Amino acid sequence: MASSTSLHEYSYSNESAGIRTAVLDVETVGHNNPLPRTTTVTRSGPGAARNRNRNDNHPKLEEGVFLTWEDLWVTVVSKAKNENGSRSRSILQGVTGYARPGELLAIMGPSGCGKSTLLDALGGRLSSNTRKTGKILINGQKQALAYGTSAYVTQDDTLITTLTVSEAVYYSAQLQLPDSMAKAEKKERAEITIREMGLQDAMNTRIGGWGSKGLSGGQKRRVSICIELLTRPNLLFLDEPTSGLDSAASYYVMSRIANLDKTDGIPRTVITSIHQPSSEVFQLFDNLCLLSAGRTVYFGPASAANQFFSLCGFPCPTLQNPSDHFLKTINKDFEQDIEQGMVGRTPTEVAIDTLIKSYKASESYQQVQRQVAELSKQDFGEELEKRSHAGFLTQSFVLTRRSFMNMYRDRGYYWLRLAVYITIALGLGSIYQDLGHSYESIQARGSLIMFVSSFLTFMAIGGFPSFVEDMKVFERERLNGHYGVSSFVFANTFSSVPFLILISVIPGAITYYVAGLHKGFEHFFYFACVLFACMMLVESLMMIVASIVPNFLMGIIAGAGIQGLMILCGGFFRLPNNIPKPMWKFPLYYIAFHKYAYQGLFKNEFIGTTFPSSDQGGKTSSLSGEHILRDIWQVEMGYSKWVDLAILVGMILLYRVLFLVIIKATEKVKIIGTTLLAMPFNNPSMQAFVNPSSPPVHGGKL
Ligand SMILES: Nc1ncnc2c1ncn2[C@@H]1O[C@H](COP(=O)(O)OP(=O)(O)OP(=O)(O)O)[C@@H](O)[C@H]1O
Repeated sequence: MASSTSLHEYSYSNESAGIRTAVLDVETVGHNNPLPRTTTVTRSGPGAARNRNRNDNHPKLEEGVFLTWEDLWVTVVSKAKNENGSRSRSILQGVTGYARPGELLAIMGPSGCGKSTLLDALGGRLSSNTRKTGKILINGQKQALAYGTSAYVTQDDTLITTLTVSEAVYYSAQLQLPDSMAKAEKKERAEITIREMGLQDAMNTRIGGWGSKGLSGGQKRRVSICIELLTRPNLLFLDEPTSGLDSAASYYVMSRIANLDKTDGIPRTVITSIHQPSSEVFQLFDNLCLLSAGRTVYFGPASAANQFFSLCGFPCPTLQNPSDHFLKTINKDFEQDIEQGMVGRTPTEVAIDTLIKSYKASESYQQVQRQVAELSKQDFGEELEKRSHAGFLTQSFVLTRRSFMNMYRDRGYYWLRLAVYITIALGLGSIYQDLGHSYESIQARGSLIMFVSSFLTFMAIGGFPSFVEDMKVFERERLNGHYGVSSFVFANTFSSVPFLILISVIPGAITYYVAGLHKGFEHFFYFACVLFACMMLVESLMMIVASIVPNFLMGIIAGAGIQGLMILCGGFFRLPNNIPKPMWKFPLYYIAFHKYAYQGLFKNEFIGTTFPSSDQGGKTSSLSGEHILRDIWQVEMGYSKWVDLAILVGMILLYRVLFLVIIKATEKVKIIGTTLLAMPFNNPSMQAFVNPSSPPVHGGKL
């Protein structure tokens, strides 16, 4: 295959409404079928029709979002060295491009070439182990994409599996659309969006997940898109929106996205990564960014890409989908045999190099540079506007209802736990049945109280997998600015209250009355309140863990470890006066909520009662409950059991505030961390140091 084509001029212009023309001026060297020096390709079809009335050379600068990126490098630093002896790997290597309002930019390339990374870099979502250099401007300004200024459909569908399609979209509409919008209007917007994505027949189908089949993969994908389209965002990122869709569905979904401006006349900037577009879908793209191993193979009008490949010596065979041809030409993942004389380079690697060199030599490349420079110079004056949302109260109320609905429908969230708690309560009741007031019952009451306040509450840890799922949904929605952190924490706190009351009252009553603990409703009420407070505390603790360690196994181990230490130092296994001081008593004994639970429940059980003392030499005397508390259990008697309960309630508030602070702080740390970590890499010489494979100078601006 000829590989020595050089491309000297490559440009495009609009000739007339609806038809875009690419003009190429090339000189081919050593090609078997030399192309004419000037070739013209015309584009028609859905994409061209969409472009009517758009002046590409003079875009309406006052409308929509202009995004430019220049010499963008993204590097990951790993602990292990690679074969070059370097710890860093460049995922994106000096990528430059732009996205304009009213245009659909498609990012294509083989799997692992850096499509999602480019989207993440542009959307401000790179993970913390990556380093970014280069200049990304939004409307000519260096500004962060604040929560709620853009929408991003991620590659994974993180949805609440128990909701139906219409519920998921309508709840989202209530959260995202402003309070000033009438409920009926929000409902209508949700329905229109569902229909736009062709989901009208699945409106009442539950999304479904593990163990409960609901929507298909492609339908879930469309629900994710629906949710992000509700506010008609001005800047929209989509990571493989058509994966799992058949070709007809892909076309309809992409054409709805491409024609979003038809609904209100506001031009949208849409950037999407996509794997296998059909030729019809391909025609919807305005611009195409073709990547191979993080390098740009082509950036320019999608309609001219075919011509570019032909001119470089890789013409698309007749009747073959151009996008299939592009990807096949630049995918080297499955190339096994190295041709003789290639000295380690496969034919595809040679082809990729040819395409990259040709692109860099083309007028199209120059045009991208000019366009980026022009847009970078523009002063658009204002920062990107945040979308207006529902207020705190509406968001808190809607989130609480949604979360309650999820807990109610998910049998594993609380119902299974309630059944297990009832079973254990029956077990406890039968083992401790009718304790009576013998001397031995003192120890039995103590161990029963310890079991209830430690083990029964410890079991709340079983909800952790659900908490992790909740955090995933929160993270997706938060990153897209659907609601505030405070609303989430509020909803997360209050939605579980009815279930925890059920668990405290039913199994609590079985245990309490079958064992025959201190008679009187006030005593049972206190017992149930402490059980409720302890479970609330364990759940609060596990939510904090889930926000720091979003991994089932690690989170459960961490949560169990923390609770294990608290139980150990709570004052039962080792009496308070005997706990070694520096580390265990101060501070762990005072921090452990088990201390207050044990002491409150002991006071509740023993104060006002009497027990016979052990029979010593045939004489029996009686022991007062107060004496037992002071001398046997070493309970602090200076304050009432209600103070212990109040401390537990205070701890719940503290844990919840801590949860909120940690989420907010993590967000801040991520932003500051990414900025700080990127700093040394702004220096071009530093870049060359961390990335020996990079060219000596590539700008390195940020
Ligand atoms: N945070 C990260 N840490 C380590 N490696 C990463 C990170 N992000 C991306 N990579 C690596 O960078 C490469 C490109 O990843 P990316 O997800 O951008 O590819 P992609 O083109 O979107 O792939 P696909 O089409 O399969 O989704 C992959 O090899 C991936 O493992």
